[in-house]
Order: sequence, then structure tokens, then C-alpha cells
Amino acid sequence: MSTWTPSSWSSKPIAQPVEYPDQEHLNSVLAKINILPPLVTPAEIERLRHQLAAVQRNEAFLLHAGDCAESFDACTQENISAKIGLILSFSLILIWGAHLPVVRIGRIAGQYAKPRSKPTETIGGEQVLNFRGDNVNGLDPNDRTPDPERLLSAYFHSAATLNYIRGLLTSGFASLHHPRDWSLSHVRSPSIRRKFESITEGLADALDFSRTIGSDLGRECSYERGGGRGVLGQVDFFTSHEALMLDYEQAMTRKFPLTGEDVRPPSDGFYNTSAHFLWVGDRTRQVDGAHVEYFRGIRNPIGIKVGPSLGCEELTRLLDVVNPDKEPGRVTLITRYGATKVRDHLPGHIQAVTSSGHPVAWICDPMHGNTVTSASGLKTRNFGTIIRELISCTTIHSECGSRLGGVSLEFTGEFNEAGFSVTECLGGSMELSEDQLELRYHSFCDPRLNFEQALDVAFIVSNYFKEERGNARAEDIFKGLLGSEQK
Ligand SMILES: O=C[C@H](O)[C@H](O)COP(=O)(O)O
Ligand SMILES: C=C(OP(=O)(O)O)C(=O)O
Ligand SMILES: [Mn+2]
Repeated sequence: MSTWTPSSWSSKPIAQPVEYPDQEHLNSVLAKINILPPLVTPAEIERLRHQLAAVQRNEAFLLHAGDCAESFDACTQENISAKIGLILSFSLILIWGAHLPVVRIGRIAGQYAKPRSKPTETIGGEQVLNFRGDNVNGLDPNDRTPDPERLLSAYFHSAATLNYIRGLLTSGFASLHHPRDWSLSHVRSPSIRRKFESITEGLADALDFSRTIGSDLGRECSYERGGGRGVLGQVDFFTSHEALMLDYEQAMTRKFPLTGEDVRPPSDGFYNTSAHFLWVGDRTRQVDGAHVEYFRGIRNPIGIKVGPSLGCEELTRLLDVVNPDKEPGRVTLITRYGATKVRDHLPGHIQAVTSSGHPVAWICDPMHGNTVTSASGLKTRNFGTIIRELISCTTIHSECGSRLGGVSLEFTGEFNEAGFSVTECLGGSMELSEDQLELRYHSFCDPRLNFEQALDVAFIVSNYFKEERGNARAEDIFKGLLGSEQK
């Protein structure tokens, strides 16, 4: 295989390209980004690798969640704390049911660029470039020309977001003594509130709880290897985005000595310092393409979106390219087939990966294969369909001697000033109907679960794990759970 450099991707064919009218302008922006400080550190990145290796050994569960597309305007105190609050609440519910530590990775602090099904769309009879995310162009149809300054703005919005997240987490926001700070006060459903309160009230009595939550993946080893954080904070939180804009990712890629006590002899590695975890999308994961070339050289743990169009042999070739040494914690496969297609593809993919001997974490994204258009023309997803893909995934994994290691969700904890959450997905315990979709549809790209719907999912998954600990069979557990939850 040819030599990898942070720019070797540029000689390969690239999917979902963005064409800038002024290349010199782009280059000067990239040169500036290249000298700005890292947003995350190699030690944090290595720490996540170790935690994801624990997910692969079924000793932890991964929650990957956040917006489909972040926007610069939504970079506010309220939005950030609402998002982190929802992720913390969700993970607390999972920990309670699964008695496992939860590794939290937000789609946050950099999730700005979007791949699209089509490069253009027609608005008011005019053909315009599609919106590709705030770091590329504007949602306003008159602002669709890609502007390199947006990449710089993305860096600073990511930095501001991450700074506030770090501040929140090191000043007690994640404290289990005040879980109500995570904004549950807005939740109208008495049943969700009751269920959440019974978990938080029971916490003090849960004898093995403190051993399993947050940072306690092993106190006896170093910070990078997943050990305790001491005074640095109470829970770990990692950031992620789809590494779509390779010019930006290259500018944020820096060479550092490899960290950790097991690195002998000392050597260097290339870290993408824009986020802890990067994933390659279902539209850009071509084995011989530019994105995979970029991904194969970075040290960060990576995600690969796996959809129905990926063949079994292609999947194992991809794994050989991005993880030739079969290193634990390096690859997370995020499956997103759609509820009606998961049974056609997942068993073959599991079989292929198992025979290849590649260590992976299997994560279910029940969102991206289940997008439909409502009668009024809005992109939406049905809660029941989302749960069906999750159930099928869990069941198929247990049939194939494998195990679901986590979930990847698009959700938001945002509330408006009157305390109402968004209305983008149908169903859930609040029974959101088609005619309510237009009330508060704020997503710039895909429909997200709102606060209540996200907690509905958390309770279903958590209760599943609780029953499973009693040795019930996957399918039977869900049959019992769904009566009241699935709408
Ligand atoms: O988030 C995923 C994709 O960017 C999104 O589903 C594409 O949406 P589109 O089909 O509207 O282009
Ligand atoms: C673009 C996305 O997903 P996929 O690549 O799986 O379509 C996404 O996760 O927002
Ligand atoms: Mn999406």
C-alpha cells in the first residue's frame, strides 16, 4: 500500500465533493486553521480507544447521539446544556438497566457538514446547490455558494461549544446529586417523569452503581488507558462528527508522540485533533476513495456507516485497510439498514466480520434507513419503525452469537421558550401525529427524536437489558416491553 500522509487522500476520487470558486481563498483559510490549537488532545483520543475496546469486549455500552446537523446559530448556552443534559439522562437510564458503564460520544462541537442525496434542489422554479451544512454554505437559497470562511467559523463554533461542555462537566453539571439540572423539568409526560425519578431516587441504594458509572472503567490504570479522572471531572464525554470535509480534517491533523505506557519504542502518530471520534458516512466509504484513504492514517477511533449497499467482501476489505493490525477499540461499525432491510443484510455482515477476525463494536443507527416523507412534504421518521430496527438488530446479534454494543441516534434536548420540544419524528409516548409535525420542525437536515421520544427509547433499551440480566430471550423481552411504549 502506498505511503500515507495527511494529504494523500487528495490523489483519490472523492465522493460528495465541495467546489470552492476561489482556491486561493480556501488555501489561506486552511493555513490559518492549521496553526490554531488542537480542540482535543491525543491523551483523550487514546482514552476513548481504550473505552471502545471495552465496548467491543461487552464491558461497556456506547451511546452516540446528537444533531443530524449542528448550526452556528444554535451554539447557545441553552442548547448546549440541553443537549448534554439529554445525553446524561439517557446514559443514566441505560446504566440503571444494563449495569454497565456507558461511553458517551456526542454528535456535537463540529457536526456541521452534510452529505446529500442530490447536489442540487429546485426552489421557486430555480435550481440551486443543496445546503451542505453551516461549514459549507447557507440554508438561505441565495447563500448556497461554498464559502471557505465558514470552515474557520466552524472551528471557532466547535471551540466555543467544547469549551462550554468542558466547563459544564467539570463544575458539577453531571453530578448525580442534581440530575434534575438536566432539564427534565420541561418533560410534560407524567409517566416519563415518574420513571426517571424512580431511577434517581433509587440511586443511593444501588450498591454496585457507583462502581459501574462514568469513569470507573478501571481505577488502577492511567488516564489514557481508561482509568479514573480524579479531579478532572465526574464523567467522560467525547465529541464526534462525520469527517466529510477532508481539507478541514487535514488542517486539524497533527503529528504527536504516541501516548500511553505500552508504546515501545517511542513513535509518532497522526491525530485528528478536531474531535475524539470521526466517522465515514454511508455515501463516502468507498474502499479506494479519498475518505477511506484519509481515515486509514489517523490514530483516532473511527466509525464506519454500514448500509444495505455495502457487500460483505467489501466490508472486510474496508476493515483490512483501516485496521490492518486488528487493533482493539479502533473500529466501530454503525449499521443503518432500515427496519425492513436489517434482516437481509446484518447476518451476512456479522458472519463476514466474525470470520475475518476483526475486532469491532456493533452499533445500531435506527434513524438513517427509516426516513420517510410526510403528507405535507417534511422528512420524518416513525418512532415505531425506529424501535423495530433496534429490536431486529438486537435479536439478530444474539442469534448470530454477536452482541449489540450501542446505539447511534439523532436527537435533541432543545426546548423553545415556552418549554416545548421539537416536533420532527412521529409517535412515541407523546403520540406525535402528522398534523403536529409543522409546529416546531427546526432540523436543518434530518428529523431528530425530541427529549421525550429520546427518553422513551432509553427506557425501552434499558428495560431490555434489565430483563436480559434475568436471562430472558431477546425477542421475548421486547414483546413484553413494547405493549405500552411502542406507538
Ligand atoms: O444525515 C444524513 C444525510 O445527510 C441526509 O440523510 C441526506 O438527506 P437528503 O436525502 O435530504 O439529501
Ligand atoms: C449522513 C449520515 O448518515 P449516513 O451516512 O448513514 O447516511 C448521518 O449520520 O447524519
Ligand atoms: Mn442525519
